[in-house]
Amino acid sequence: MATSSALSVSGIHLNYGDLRAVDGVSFDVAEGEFFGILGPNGAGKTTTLEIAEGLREPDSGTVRLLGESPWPRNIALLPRIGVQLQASAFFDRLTAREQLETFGALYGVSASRVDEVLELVGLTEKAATLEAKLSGGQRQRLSIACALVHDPDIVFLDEPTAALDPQARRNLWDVLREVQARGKTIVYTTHYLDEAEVLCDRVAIMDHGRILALDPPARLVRDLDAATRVILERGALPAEQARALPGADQVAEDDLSLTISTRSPAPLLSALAERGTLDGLQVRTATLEDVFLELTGREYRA
Ligand SMILES: Nc1ncnc2c1ncn2[C@@H]1O[C@H](COP(=O)(O)OP(=O)(O)OP(=O)(O)O)[C@@H](O)[C@H]1O
Repeated sequence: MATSSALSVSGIHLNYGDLRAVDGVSFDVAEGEFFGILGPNGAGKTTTLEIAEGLREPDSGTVRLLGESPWPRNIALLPRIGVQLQASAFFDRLTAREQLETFGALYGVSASRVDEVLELVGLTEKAATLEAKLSGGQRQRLSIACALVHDPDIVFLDEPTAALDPQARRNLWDVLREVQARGKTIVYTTHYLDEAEVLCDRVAIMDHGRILALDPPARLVRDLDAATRVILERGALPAEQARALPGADQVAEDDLSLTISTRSPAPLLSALAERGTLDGLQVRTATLEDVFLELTGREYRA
């Protein structure tokens, strides 16, 4: 990853009346980085993104986007940035290819570039299909294609995977990874913790207008220093024997399973292996959900 900064956001605030939608947010995004802003509904993700893109003026704070100020509207930046808003707007009664050609014409994009972008987002087969007849996932891919058609250096995507079924979400992950592989910087918002964990180089966890933590997902989880949970089918082992195992810190039982929390999984797992109780065993390590719980004291509800 290159080290120069594609985006630098410093101390931004924005109030809607009495509501502090963005309350002192700062972060830098490196060139080529996949940067995620993660948080529940109303956390301030969209407002932060809109300020970074230059669509909204902050009450205070500064933004440098590709070395320039995006506000007041900076025409020189437009060919270098791609923006996908939460609600996509398309032209009426055009096919997928025609939508892209129309957006591309604003930037003098060639027909071969339109084909290339259709291919990149996996819509070559649907090029002649009316936008209104695309599935939800295909429409999302088309709106990402519109943000990419002029080959920008940095692309902003606001919840591109919201409201998609699991398969369509995963297909879109592949598209986003491919966009990054082509050297683009991606700044995107999501309320899916699992997704941020697999896609992002770094994530900023936002809540109530503030960034509570910012790091690579794996580091956020590791710094939590949370227990690993080893889950057995109920009846595989009596609870009192489980408590006596090496490394077993806590043991809990419900109707279906027996859960052993441990900070030293290796001796615990070998003791279980010696007893022949590995059938159906599951091991769960901490996730970003646990990080959110630790940071906010409440369960994550997207
Ligand atoms: N134009 C507006 N006028 C007044 N309040 C607003 C406006 N836009 C957003 N808000 C409020 O500001 C807060 C932050 O909103 P924002 O859309 O930035 O959050 P978000 O994290 O993107 O949420 P979501 O995941 O639902 O899109 C919310 O409480 C929202 O209700």
